[in-house]
Amino acid sequence: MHFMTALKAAWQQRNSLLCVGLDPDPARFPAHLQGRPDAIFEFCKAIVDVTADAVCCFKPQIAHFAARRAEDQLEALIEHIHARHPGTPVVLDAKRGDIGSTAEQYAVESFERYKADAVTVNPYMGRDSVEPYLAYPDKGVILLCRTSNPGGSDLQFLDVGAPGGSLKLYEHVARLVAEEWNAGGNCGLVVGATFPAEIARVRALTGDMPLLVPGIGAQGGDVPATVAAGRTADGTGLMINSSRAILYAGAMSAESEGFAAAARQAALATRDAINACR
Ligand SMILES: O=c1ccn([C@@H]2O[C@H](COP(=O)(O)O)[C@@H](O)[C@H]2O)c(=O)[nH]1
Repeated sequence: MHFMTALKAAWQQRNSLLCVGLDPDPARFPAHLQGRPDAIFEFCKAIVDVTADAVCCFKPQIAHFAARRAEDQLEALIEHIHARHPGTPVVLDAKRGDIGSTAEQYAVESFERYKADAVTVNPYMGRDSVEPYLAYPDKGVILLCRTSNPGGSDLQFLDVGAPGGSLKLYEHVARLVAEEWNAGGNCGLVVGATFPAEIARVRALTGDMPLLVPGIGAQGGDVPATVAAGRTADGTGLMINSSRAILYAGAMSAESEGFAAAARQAALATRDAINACR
C-alpha cells in the first residue's frame, strides 16, 4: 500500500495524529530486560504492542539500533509491526543524505532491507541526492525542513532570498519540495514542535503535505500551538512524534510489565491532548 494511503487511513481509523518514536536506550530498560541479547527488540516490541491502537505511525530511530549492533533487531521489529499491526506505517528516521550512487544504497537499505514505509532524508545535497528515494513510488520521503533543535537555526534561518526579498532556507526547502520534488505525491517534511510559527509557515507553503513533527514531550514543544499551526482543514496532516516521554514513562518501574502499561498511559494521554486541539 502507498505510504500516503496508509497514513491517511491510520489518521482516520485510529483517530490519532500521534507517532510513537522508538529510540531504545538499554540503560533505561526495566530490570528484567537488562543484559538480554534481544533486549532492544523485546523492549520496542512491548511498546509497539501496547500503543499500536493509539498511533498513526511508528518512527524507529536507526542510530539507537546501529550504535549497539542491533540492526537485526530493527529488521525484526519492523517485520513484527507489519505482521501484527498491519496498516501502521513505519517511518525510518535515518536522515540520510549523499550523492546519488550512495543514496541508491541507502534507499535499498531503508525500503528493501528494513522494509520501512517512509524514510527521513536530509535535502542539503540537492535533488539528485533525493531522487533514489523518490524512485520508490509507494514509499514516503520525509525531508528535513525546520528541525526541532536550537542549532537548526544556524543554517535553516539563513536568508536565501533575492536582494530586497526575504526567504529563509527552511522556507525555500518547503517550497522546493512542495512545488518540484513532490511530483509523485510521496513527500513530507520534518518541522519541529519547538517552532510553531514555522510550522504555520510551512503549512501555508505546502498545502496538505504531511508534516512529521518531533519536539513535544522531552523537548518541551507546545501541543496546542503545534496542532493549531499544522493541522489541515480536515484536522489531520500531522505525525506528531514523542519518543522518550512515552518509552520511559515508567522508567522508575523495575516491574516486568509496568513499563509497558506506563507507556500506554502516556501514549493515550498524548493522543488525547492532541485530539483535544484538532
Ligand atoms: O528535527 C528533528 C528531527 C528528528 N528528531 C528525532 O525525533 C525524536 C525525538 O525524540 P524525543 O525523545 O521525543 O525528544 C528523536 O528520535 C530525534 O532523533 C528530532 O527530535 N528533531
